[in-house]
Amino acid sequence: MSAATPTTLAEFEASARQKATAFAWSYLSRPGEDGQTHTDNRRAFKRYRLIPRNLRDVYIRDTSVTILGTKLDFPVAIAPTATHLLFHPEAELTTARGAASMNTLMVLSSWSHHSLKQVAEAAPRGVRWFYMLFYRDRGRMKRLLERAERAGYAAIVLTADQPFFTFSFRKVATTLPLDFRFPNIYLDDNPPGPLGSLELAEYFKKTVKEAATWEDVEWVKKNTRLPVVLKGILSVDDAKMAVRLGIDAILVSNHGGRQLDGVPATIDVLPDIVGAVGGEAEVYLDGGVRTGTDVLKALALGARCVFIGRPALWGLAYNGAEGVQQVLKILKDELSLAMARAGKYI
Ligand SMILES: Cc1cc2nc3c(=O)[nH]c(=O)nc-3n(C[C@H](O)[C@H](O)[C@H](O)COP(=O)(O)O)c2cc1C
Ligand SMILES: CCCCCCC(=O)C(=O)O
Repeated sequence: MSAATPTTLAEFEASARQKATAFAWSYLSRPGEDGQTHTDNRRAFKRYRLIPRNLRDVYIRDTSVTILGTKLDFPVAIAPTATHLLFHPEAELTTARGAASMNTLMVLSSWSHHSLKQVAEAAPRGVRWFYMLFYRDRGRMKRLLERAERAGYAAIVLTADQPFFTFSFRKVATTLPLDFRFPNIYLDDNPPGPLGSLELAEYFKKTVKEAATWEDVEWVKKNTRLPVVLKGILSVDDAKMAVRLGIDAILVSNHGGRQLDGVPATIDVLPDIVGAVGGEAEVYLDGGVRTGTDVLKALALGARCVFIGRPALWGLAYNGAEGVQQVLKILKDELSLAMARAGKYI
């Protein structure tokens, strides 16, 4: 490892900033409104304290975890994030290779430059879930669910906290600086115009269903054989509703502070949600996870696994698949050491 290689996620953030374009960096870093929730996600982790149990035999530690029936080497996975092409020329193919090299999971965003199949073929041994948008046409949703199943995706992720996109469709269609494609949105359609065209903005508006409801979630659950994960839950009542609908897992998330500003830090609401779910669904967390002790705290408070959003993109921007691998490895090694020092959760 060269002296310049970052050794913490904070160093990765600083190094990635040097490499990413100004447009990519501002998109990645953007918090919602004042950034209150974004800041809280990090600060909240630092309010919790770990009480170690010492002099236990912690020489050998097992960081592995099984989520929705799939074993991962450690409980840190990659959350769905849009437009990896902004950060690396091989976009999601590269991220998938990085995740697979660490035997962990990547959630592919619908806003990806590569199709479900291309990403699966790029890292055939990797584990993948698919974050699916809601569409006005249920036939389109059905086709997408079938494609995800056929391409070997192991779960469908639905995002509950984004009734409207922060980017207007017009802005997406007119400001992305590269030759973006969105094959998992276009499906068999020919995009009605190039990026930059108002026709494309209109197409997004007509095709994607904003302001989805529980009824849409229920429809997805009934129309796929895959487990369904509901991402963006912060309230006990919504968690209970998800359980009533038979949702397989809940990802406690505030979208990395990019949606409604002023909502609580995810780690603060996690214990109540774990309590309310009562083992009826798996519970995960994302938002502000940056160190091994953050991971340990989330596990101690009941999360089965955590997800990272921005840090994976820092790795991608800094050094492609190897960068993603390095970011994941830092978290794995820090977690393993924290487990030893805590003498617990092994
Ligand atoms: C650049 C970027 C793009 C994102 N795109 C999506 C997306 O397409 N779908 C989604 O459900 N969440 C999306 N998210 C939210 C992440 O899945 C995740 O909830 C969040 O990044 C976790 O917080 P962290 O960045 O502090 O780790 C995005 C986040 C970022 C930073
Ligand atoms: C280029 C389309 C971006 C869609 C929104 C992705 C997202 O969820 C985000 O937080 O950004």
